[in-house]
Amino acid sequence: MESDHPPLPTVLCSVLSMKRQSCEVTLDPGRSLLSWRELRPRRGRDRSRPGGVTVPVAEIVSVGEAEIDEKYYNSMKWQHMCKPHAFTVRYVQRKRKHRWRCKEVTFWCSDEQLFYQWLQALHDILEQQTHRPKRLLVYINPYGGKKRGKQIYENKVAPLFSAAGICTDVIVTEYANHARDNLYEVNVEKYDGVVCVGGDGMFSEVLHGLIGRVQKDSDVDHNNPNAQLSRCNIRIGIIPAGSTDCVCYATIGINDPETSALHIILGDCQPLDVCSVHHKRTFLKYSVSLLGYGFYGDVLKYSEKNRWLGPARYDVSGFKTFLTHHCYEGSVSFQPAKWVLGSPRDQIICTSRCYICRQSSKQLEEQQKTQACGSEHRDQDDDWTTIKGKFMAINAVSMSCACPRSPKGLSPAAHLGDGSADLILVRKCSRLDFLRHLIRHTSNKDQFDFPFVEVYRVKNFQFTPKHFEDEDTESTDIGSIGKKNFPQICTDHPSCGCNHVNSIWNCDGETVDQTAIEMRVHCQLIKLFARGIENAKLEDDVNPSKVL
Ligand SMILES: CCCCCCCCCCCCC/C=C/[C@@H](O)[C@H](COP(=O)(O)O)NC(=O)CCCCCCCCCCCCCCC
Ligand SMILES: Nc1ncnc2c1ncn2[C@@H]1O[C@H](COP(=O)(O)OP(=O)(O)O)[C@@H](O)[C@H]1O
Ligand SMILES: [Ca+2]
Repeated sequence: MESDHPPLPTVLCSVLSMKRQSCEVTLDPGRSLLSWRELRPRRGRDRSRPGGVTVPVAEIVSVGEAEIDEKYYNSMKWQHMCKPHAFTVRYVQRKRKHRWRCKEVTFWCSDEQLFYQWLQALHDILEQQTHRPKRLLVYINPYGGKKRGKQIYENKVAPLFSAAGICTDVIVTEYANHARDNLYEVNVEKYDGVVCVGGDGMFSEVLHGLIGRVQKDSDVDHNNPNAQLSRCNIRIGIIPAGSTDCVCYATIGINDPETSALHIILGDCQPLDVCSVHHKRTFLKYSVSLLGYGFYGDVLKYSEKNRWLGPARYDVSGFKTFLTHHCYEGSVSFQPAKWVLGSPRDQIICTSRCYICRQSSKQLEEQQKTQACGSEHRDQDDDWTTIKGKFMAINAVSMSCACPRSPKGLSPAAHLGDGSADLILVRKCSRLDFLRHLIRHTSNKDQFDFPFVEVYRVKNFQFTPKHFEDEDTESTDIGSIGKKNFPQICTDHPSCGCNHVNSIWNCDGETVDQTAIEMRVHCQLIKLFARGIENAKLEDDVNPSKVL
């Protein structure tokens, strides 16, 4: 009887030499594994690595003819040979704290035929990794972070891309928004991905360029806050070279350029939620990390004046903002994200191939389908919760916002692709209490466990500062622009020091011009060259473990 399955590819197994030792090297196409072990292990070696080395094909960076350095070549006394029959395999090696390094090993073959057989077999199997990018468009911000973007790309990233056979078009930006504007003009179809070298601000530029371009091409009106945005299928890679690098850190686990380059080369794919921010019916910005009013808005405002300080500007400004201790009055309304599996304080963190993200996005899709069919009434106007008060900070985050300053982030259990954002409200509190709340971002203690902190998992929210509400009810003829910056008097306690102008919104490190805004989450609108936080113990679909 004929089998429906194609014949299993044959296993290639040869004795090759590695560092002058005989090695049994096996390529198993069925299991997609390359492995090798020394045949007569040197003393001491056999005990530490009895099983040899096994590398999944998915983690091979490149395979090529070996470049033999002259000293080694001479020492082998093989000068008479015109060409060494040796090939080099580069592969990913995992280090501590999610850091990856590119390791290489060179195998020598006894004859030319065996050499070509191995090279061909390895090339063939790598060709099957069709999700890997072949052509990338790279934008470098030469002024981000410590101004080392260009150097980082040239020294740490470009050699890896070239070894992996990736073609690149590189643009070093000449002004702010150069990358964003350029993305409206270039033929993006030509590329398998866009890479940005810089911080969250640079990523935000690329994000705006790509999302904007896709909406334009598909005739979606981005000024409509309820528009169903078209997804971007072209992936974005981030080479961290900025001040906070939170998008990179929270999606890869570390802000390390070489690690990011390797994730790009392997063709990783991580879907990511994006929030749109509107004022009435005008589009303002997209956000993927922090949309913050009050404390983080003020930190940004003061830090912009000290850009020359580099990444330290945020600490200086954070200290100053902490000392000024302002609170802002207004009203926050939101709708909960009912489809999500998790909740902000369940301590279940988002990991690679996250179960919560997959299930939640599936449930959201089903909910949207039933609503579109009209079989269920639309929940446009019900289930709104409104909270009025005085706030030290209003933060909306659609991912954890983990970064080197706060390795677990602003909302440790937020999910990258569940279609929701965590809305954190820090009400007026004493300076000491606010400090206690801030310090908890640097340890494993729960930063939400305070009577003045609330957190909700939402699908959208609106914020209206106090003066805007008054304006709406009083309906004066003073234009909103003129009124926007009027000092706001704390109504309950005239002597409490709350009499200052509004804060501003910090949207992924960029300021927003309006204070009255509405935000909505768009589930998995974009994709990154990342895989989320890897942790073997957490990758169990059935029983996602707790880590915090
Ligand atoms: C006492 C120590 C308290 C440490 C609290 C740390 C909380 C850090 C949370 C960071 C969230 C980051 C969210 C990401 C935002 C970025 O998109 C965005 C843009 O990044 P880019 O410049 O790379 O383009 N970055 C930012 O807006 C910067 C936010 C950084 C905030 C730093 C706040 C430091 C606070 C220091 C308070 C010191 C009080 C000392 C009292 C004795
Ligand atoms: N060539 C350039 N000159 C000036 N500003 C630029 C240039 N390229 C990008 N930018 C802007 O620099 C800002 C900060 O960039 P980013 O890479 O995030 O650095 P950082 O993390 O230090 O803030 C972004 O708003 C971006 O639009
Ligand atoms: Ca989310």
